[in-house]
Amino acid sequence: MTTPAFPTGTILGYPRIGRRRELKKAVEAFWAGRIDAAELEAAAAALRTATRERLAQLGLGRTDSAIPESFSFYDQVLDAAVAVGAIPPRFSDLVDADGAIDLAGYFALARGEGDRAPLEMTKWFDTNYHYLVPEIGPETTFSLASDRIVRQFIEAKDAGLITRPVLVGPVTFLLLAKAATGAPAGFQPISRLADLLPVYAELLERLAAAGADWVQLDEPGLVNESIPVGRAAQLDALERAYEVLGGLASRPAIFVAAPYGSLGDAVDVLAASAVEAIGFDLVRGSLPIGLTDAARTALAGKTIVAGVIDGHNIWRGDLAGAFESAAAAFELSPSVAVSTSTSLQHVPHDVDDETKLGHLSGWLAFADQKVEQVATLAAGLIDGRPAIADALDAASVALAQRLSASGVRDGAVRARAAVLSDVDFARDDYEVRVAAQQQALDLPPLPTTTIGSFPQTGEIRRARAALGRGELSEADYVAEMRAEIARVVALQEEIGLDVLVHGEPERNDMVQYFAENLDGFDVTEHGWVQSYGSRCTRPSILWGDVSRPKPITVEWSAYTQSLTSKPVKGMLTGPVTILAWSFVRDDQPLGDTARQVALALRDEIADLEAAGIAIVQVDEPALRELLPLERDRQADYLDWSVGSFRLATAGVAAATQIHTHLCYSEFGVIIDAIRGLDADVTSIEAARSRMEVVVDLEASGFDHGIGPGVYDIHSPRVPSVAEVTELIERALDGIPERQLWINPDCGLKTRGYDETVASLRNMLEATRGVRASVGSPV
Ligand SMILES: Nc1nc2c(c(=O)[nH]1)N[C@@H](CNc1ccc(C(=O)N[C@@H](CCC(=O)N[C@@H](CCC(=O)N[C@@H](CCC(=O)O)C(=O)O)C(=O)O)C(=O)O)cc1)CN2
Ligand code: MET
Ligand SMILES: [Zn+2]
Repeated sequence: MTTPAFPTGTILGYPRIGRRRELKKAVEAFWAGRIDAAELEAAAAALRTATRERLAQLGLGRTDSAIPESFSFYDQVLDAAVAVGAIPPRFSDLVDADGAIDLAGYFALARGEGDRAPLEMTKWFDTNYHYLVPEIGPETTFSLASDRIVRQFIEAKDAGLITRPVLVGPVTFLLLAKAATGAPAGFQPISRLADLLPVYAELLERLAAAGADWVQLDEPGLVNESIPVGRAAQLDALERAYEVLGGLASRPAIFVAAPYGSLGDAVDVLAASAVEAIGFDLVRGSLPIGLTDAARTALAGKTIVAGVIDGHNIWRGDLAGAFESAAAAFELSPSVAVSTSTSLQHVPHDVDDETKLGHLSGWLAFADQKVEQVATLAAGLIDGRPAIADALDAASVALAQRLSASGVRDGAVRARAAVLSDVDFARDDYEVRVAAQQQALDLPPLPTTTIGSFPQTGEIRRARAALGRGELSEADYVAEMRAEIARVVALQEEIGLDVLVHGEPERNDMVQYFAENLDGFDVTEHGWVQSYGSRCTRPSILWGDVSRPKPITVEWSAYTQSLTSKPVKGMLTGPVTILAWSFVRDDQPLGDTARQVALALRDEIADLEAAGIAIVQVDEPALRELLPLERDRQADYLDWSVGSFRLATAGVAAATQIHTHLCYSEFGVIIDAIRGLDADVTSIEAARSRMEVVVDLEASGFDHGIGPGVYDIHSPRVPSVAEVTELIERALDGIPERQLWINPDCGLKTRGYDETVASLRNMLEATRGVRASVGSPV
């Protein structure tokens, strides 16, 4: 087989949600029954067509496989599961005679249906994207159940474009899967590789028959040291997988991409395989070092795809440096291409859609600008550096301007951060705090609370949109939000919760809201990025030193407390999460930036305390997400991340109770961090894994307050009293009663009111039952 040339410039993937969230709107309309499957398919096809045309126009070639075919209705891992027929048995009635599943069935896997729980959802590497976890057992049968990707390739071809289909690779698919319920202890999905490969083989053959020159198989699983499969087994799987796929008589040329880190010793395995191109993440990772002679020789016969344009961040950046990095790959092979470090699915579409960023615009590159950067660097690889010198110089000038712009360095902020000492990070001893808080709060055993947000209704969002358009006055907006808060307080009192919240109606997002109220940030109008499924966020841009011009949440919380005699929790987002879910300056260590945010929050907490708020929750759901994948970088991370939380919270009196909340965390991985936070009460996600965390908790000897979630808020299902009771009892098996709090898994903002009220009522009824049975006052 003669290998078709790899495009000199490409991207690993492109946002799928649409410039104006067209896909989100169509998918949600389908869920609501406002459009049917054919209409949804048509909307998706229109979006794909527009995307391909846009990418061609921005400089990717029309017929050289440079345009990736990376669309998904919900998630690329779910797509892979559905393509290979890995449908968990509880959904088997949704599968037709050919093993295929329709769109409604596809979404049922993602969102659950009736009593059937959805696939678990978890974080995708070190990003704020979430994927669905395939369930693989000894009995899973694999077959080519969906040829969607082939049809999409043909759809493009019919429009005159030869695109490059993108699939989650077979090794990563299995490494990211979990053992199906009922699988024997110790079963590892990767043990099913030999049965899975024929399906990938069939898919590759189908793509070749349809005319695909190249296929991209994403294997980021190989860069992740925290995957619970031994490295030798990972490498063995990699070798076998590409032996089989590489050896196919009829297939497209194979491009294996390894975003989110370094391939490490997997390079040798891929070098020895028949794959034609290997993609390196040269932003988070590096080119291979210490190669054997054999690997060096083998690599010289492949295309090295240099991922030099950052797929995580939105800075225009150092384009000249990126060009140097790409050119350095010529040391490995005469065939070098430039690409993005990861898919561009983590960045918004287009800076040119923004009208309010002022001088910031010139410092930024969203997906479309990154595609242009790739095209520029590719031209440089072909025609030589002088041909692109102007573009490289322009980027360098913009970068220099950014680093020296006013607001980037604020003397007062820096002076304050420079004089911190140990006392600023330490609270009173825990025992002293427990006594003072008991006296101040007088809570019952197994206190009940929620995580903060109540449903964000259409009315709330519409009011905020009207405020933004100037159709609603600030005063009317505040009055509407206060009315909502009063409703939420009355509801919680009626249900019987012990610690109340205001419900966060005034927040568009738990990070963006703070970014809008802090100096050093800017926010976008259209900079939407998919977080999971149809849910999106507009990550803020943290470009300068951070400070708090005035109190942010104090009036809202004080108003809420004025409505009730029960304690109201103040509600803040912690420094690590504010950083993790924003686009953050890259000109200083993250820890320095976190400290600035922490100091702003510290002032906010002091103001809340002075306003009579006795409990303050500081959410850190992203604590786990920023944890570096490489073990040797973890200690330093934990040091600054935990330190920033303590700096934010340690200023309060012993009687003020500090809560924190984490979700999407494998608890075992970050128990030391949680201990380090020294929060009086920590709520964590636990219901979806049916209180598995209790084992880790018990083993760890954790002795502060802890609220493992007793019901899953990610699905509209209402848990029964019996189910909640069982989870509370399970929690009590490992956690002493005096430590245990009762709360849902996470905030309620994505839920509707009906299911929320029913679920909370059941949570309270279950709690009362357990209190009675353990002999506590009801
Ligand atoms: N940043 C962030 N990351 C996170 C989370 C989080 O809460 N925030 N939670 C975890 C799970 N991820 C999530 C991400 C997004 C959402 C979410 O609910 N997103 C909303 C948008 C939230 C928002 O920004 N809302 C704005 C804008 C809402 C909007 O779409 N307005 C309409 C107009 C109003 C209408 O007609 O409905 C419009 O602009 O067109 C507001 O309320 O002001 C959505 O996709 O629908 C939930 C969870 C992990 N990562
Ligand atoms: C993703 S964690 C969410 C925490 C926030 N306080 C809420 O309840 O929505
Ligand atoms: Zn949460």
